[in-house]
Amino acid sequence: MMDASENVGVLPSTSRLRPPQVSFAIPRNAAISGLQEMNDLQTNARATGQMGPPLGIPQKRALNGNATQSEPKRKTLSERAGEPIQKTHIPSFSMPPASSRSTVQGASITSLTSASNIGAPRPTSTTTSTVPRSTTMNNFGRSVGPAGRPPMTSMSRQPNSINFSQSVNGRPRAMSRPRPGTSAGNYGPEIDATPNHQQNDWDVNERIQDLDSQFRVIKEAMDSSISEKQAMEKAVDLANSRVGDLERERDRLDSKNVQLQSELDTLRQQRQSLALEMEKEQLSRKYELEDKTRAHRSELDQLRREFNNETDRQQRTHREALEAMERHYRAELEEERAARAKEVDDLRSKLGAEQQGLNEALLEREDEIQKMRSQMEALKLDLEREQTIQTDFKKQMAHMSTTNLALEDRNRALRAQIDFLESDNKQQSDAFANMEARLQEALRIAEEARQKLIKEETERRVIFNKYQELKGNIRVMCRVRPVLDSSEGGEAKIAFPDHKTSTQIDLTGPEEKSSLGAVVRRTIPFEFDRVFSPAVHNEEVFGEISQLVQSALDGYNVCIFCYGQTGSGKTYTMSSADGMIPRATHMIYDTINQLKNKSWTYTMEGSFVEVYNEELNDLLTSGDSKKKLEIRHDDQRKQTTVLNCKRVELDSADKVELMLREAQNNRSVAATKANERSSRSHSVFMLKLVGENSATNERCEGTLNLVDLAGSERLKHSQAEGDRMKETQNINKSLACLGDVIEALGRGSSHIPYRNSKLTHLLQYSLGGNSKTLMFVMVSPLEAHLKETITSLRFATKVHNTHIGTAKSTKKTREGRASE
Ligand SMILES: Nc1ncnc2c1ncn2[C@@H]1O[C@H](COP(=O)(O)OP(=O)(O)OP(=O)(O)O)[C@@H](O)[C@H]1O
Repeated sequence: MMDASENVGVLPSTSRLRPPQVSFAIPRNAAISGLQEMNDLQTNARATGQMGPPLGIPQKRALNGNATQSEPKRKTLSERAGEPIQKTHIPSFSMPPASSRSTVQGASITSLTSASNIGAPRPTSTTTSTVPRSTTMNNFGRSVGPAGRPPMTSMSRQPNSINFSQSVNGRPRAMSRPRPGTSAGNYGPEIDATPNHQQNDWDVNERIQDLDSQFRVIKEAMDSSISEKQAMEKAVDLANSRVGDLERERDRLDSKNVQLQSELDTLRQQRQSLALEMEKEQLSRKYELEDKTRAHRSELDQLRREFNNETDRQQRTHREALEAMERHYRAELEEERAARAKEVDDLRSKLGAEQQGLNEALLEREDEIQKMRSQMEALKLDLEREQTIQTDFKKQMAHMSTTNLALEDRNRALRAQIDFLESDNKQQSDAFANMEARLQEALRIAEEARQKLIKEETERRVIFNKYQELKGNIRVMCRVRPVLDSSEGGEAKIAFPDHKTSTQIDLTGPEEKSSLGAVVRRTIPFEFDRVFSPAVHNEEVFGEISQLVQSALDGYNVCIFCYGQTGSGKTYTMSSADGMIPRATHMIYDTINQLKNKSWTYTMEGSFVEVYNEELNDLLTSGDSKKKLEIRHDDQRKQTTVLNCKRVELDSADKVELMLREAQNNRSVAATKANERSSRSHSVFMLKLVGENSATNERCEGTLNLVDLAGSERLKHSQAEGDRMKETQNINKSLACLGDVIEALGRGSSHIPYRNSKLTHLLQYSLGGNSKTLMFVMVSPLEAHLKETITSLRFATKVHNTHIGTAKSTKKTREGRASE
């Protein structure tokens, strides 16, 4: 099939479709023969290692060429006719096996040709149809005679392979060419020319037999060729119809192609027109944009010019105004300078005088201090002496009560004696008078002892107060809480170097860069009246403040407040179960009971308020029954009252606990509305103590204020908003005001800004003047809180350095005289 297509390739073709098996440009017969020949020729060619000739080359030459190349040259019959006959060498035709016949047809025909080609080789080929039958018959008749054998067909002549091929192929032949003599024709004279007639007859018969057999073979070959031809014709028909189909398909596709081409052209045109339109649009936009840019630029230039003009104008005006002002102020300055110079001179002279006065005052003060020191020493001695007197007195009292008992016994004995003496009147009345006198003496001594005791108590109070004053009316103590849990973070470096007096705390500050660029941590020392390390319990802390509680009982206003950042332990110190509030009240109960012996009776009232957002809230009233609280000051009594605030009479220790619990509950309710209320409000526990002495008619009124301040860190760190912002501002304000008040008190300023915040306004009579103040600065032990701790300690140091004037007791006689 490949060979066929190759052959077809040389033929003109208009279609690009896969060519059919047979080229249709070739006439049908030629195609069949072409296919047949190709098979044969190529089989031969492959056998000899050569390609077959191209289709246009005459078949004969190719076949002859093949024959001459592939087979040894044989002698023709005419050549062999001259040779002596050897029976065994008579060439015999043998049929190729049926299976190979069709494939090696060319070869068999060639061999047939060579076998039957007895006469001289004939130059041309003729078909049986072109050979006149009469000629053939004549030749045969001449050589064999009509009766010797069946009438010969044209095929009885020795056909050569070319003849056969050509007849089968149907290739154009030289039909008009004069037909040369047939081999039979040629053969006849040769037979006739043979001298040995008998032998010739035999040869002829043999040849005839040969020819017959050859004829049969050829016929068979012809038949098979014809049937093959018919099959090929059918194949050709099929191929033709397929070609028709394909051509129709091609036509359809061509027309479709044309249609698509035209559509493509249309689309191309549309695209071109669109591109043109777009270009036009772009150009118009560009022109528009350029116009606008130009307009904008000119507008901008105009504005710039106007602006420059305006700026110049303004500058001129300002310059003029400035110059005028400068002139004016210079004149004023000159005047002011002259006035000030005069003032300075005056002040200098005044200052000289004042300085002299101050120096004198300083000397006086020093003398005073010296005197006070000696007084203190004397007082200390007095106190010790008084204490020994008190002990002696107690001993005396005990002695006297035993004496009293003895006297009562004696009295009873004397009564018995009286009864006895009544019988002996004179003797008896003397003894009675004696006994009466002794009894009166004993009673007098007892009264004297009681009076002395009361006097002793009054003196103790005075001495105690003086002692407190000497210690200072504002005291600052520092307390460091322990680390609660390792999850709290790293511990700051805090040292307590002063083991004897426990008044110093050393803090290792944060990392800093020294002037040389090295990173260092400085140790910052702080000193206070007392420093409590984390190991110290509430009991020991209370030991330090119990004297102040005593002062409250003695009629002084006392204020103890806790200052420090959130979580530093303020609430723990103040209001925990064993904090300062419960301890103070318990101590007060104990003391009141003891004072009963000395004719003192006390009433104790407690109230608990909260300062939140510059508003006072009663922590002992819950829900809707709350009324607006108002602060009232009694300047005479130096006492503060909060109107509409619940006051609880604390006549038993249980009541204090109940009160604290109630306050905590009310604070928690508020905390649900805004978290951690305790950190953002100041709580003030106020305990009013009123004592009366039935023996001396003395009355004292003191207040103990225990204050838990809001977290101090809010002074700085806050990014709060809304309600929180307000809250933060108020905390900041009130803590700053507290600092201002303490500072003003320390300076001895005539105006103390108590009213600047609700907290200082409420504590007016417990800060400065008639008061004793103790500030606890609470410290967190954590490294994370180091900066805040330093800030708190610095604030506390400032307060510690403040000297507040001497406190005064509000003790008065019933008539209202102050007993200063
Ligand atoms: N000395 C201490 N010993 C043991 N635990 C303490 C001590 N001081 C404080 N704490 C604990 O530390 C925690 C924080 O203390 P506290 O609530 O008293 O701080 P605060 O400064 O009062 O806080 P707030 O800002 O809420 O007022 C609490 O759990 C408390 O029990």
